[in-house]
Amino acid sequence: MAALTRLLARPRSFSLTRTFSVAASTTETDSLLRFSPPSPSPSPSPSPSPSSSLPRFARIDPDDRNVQWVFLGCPGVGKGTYASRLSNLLGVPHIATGDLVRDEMKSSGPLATQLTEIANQGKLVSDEIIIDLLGKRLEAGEAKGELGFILDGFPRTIRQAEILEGVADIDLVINLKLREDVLIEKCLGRRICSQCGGNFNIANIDIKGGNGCPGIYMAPLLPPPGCVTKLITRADDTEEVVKERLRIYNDMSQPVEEFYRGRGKLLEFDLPGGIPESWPKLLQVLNLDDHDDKQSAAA
Ligand SMILES: Nc1ncnc2c1ncn2[C@@H]1O[C@H](COP(=O)(O)OP(=O)(O)O)[C@@H](O)[C@H]1O
Repeated sequence: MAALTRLLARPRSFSLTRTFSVAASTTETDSLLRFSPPSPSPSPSPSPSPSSSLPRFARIDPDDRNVQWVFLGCPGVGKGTYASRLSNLLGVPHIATGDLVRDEMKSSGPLATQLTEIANQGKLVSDEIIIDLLGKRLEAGEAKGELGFILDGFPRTIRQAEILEGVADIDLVINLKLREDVLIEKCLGRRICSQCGGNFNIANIDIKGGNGCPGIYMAPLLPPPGCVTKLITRADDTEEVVKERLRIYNDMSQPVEEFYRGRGKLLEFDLPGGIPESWPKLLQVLNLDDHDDKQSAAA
């Protein structure tokens, strides 16, 4: 477990100050980004003592490392899309606990049936199981020399957040936001290519503004011809299950936003539209540059 420990315990080498000072001086992005200053008296909870089934984490002396970021946001908001783009840009792994759960569901392991039942109802897997899956993934990564991470879908409960806080210096928590009707449409439009694993979305969202509310346009992300006949829908992307996932998010995961807000780590980002509108704005508020993206746009 020392390997996991070392990965989790490295210092905050990424310049959080720079990020936020840029965001604060960028008027154009003010409406998109709301950096939540720490509450006047953050009340750090005592670290919970994880049950014996949880990996034993401990802090060790800091060392150089890459970013340790977390993506929060409701189902369908696009955590996977933006976490994956940032992971390519920053050279750190994108670790989505939903993917870890789905991998386990596909395996013939002892948890497969139980996890399938839980996830297909839109419920959360127990903290013990998810931390065990994440611990194994981080250990495997560290053995390969990974030096940071972008977590997507973790933490989702206060207990998970407290356990993570007890073992890692999370630099930044990006909270992606979208209105609920759009979230539901986006979840229902999600498709995956059963052959290449590519993620697509057939929803064409075009909501006109009015009554003081801005409109929003999100073009569909259509698959290439080779994937069209191989598209599948996630079993938990039905309207009933999506609504249950949103309800659970509001109950269990929204308090996690408050947890990080109180620690001054939360960066609120209201998505202004689809990827072409949102990605450059996100880079701007993070003070990052995507040369490849610029080159392909100019081509
Ligand atoms: N941190 C977590 N804690 C508990 N359950 C999780 C966690 N991450 C993923 N899961 C399980 O995996 C399912 C799929 O996760 P994910 O792909 O992140 O879904 P979503 O699209 O709702 O964000 C969840 O509904 C839940 O059952």
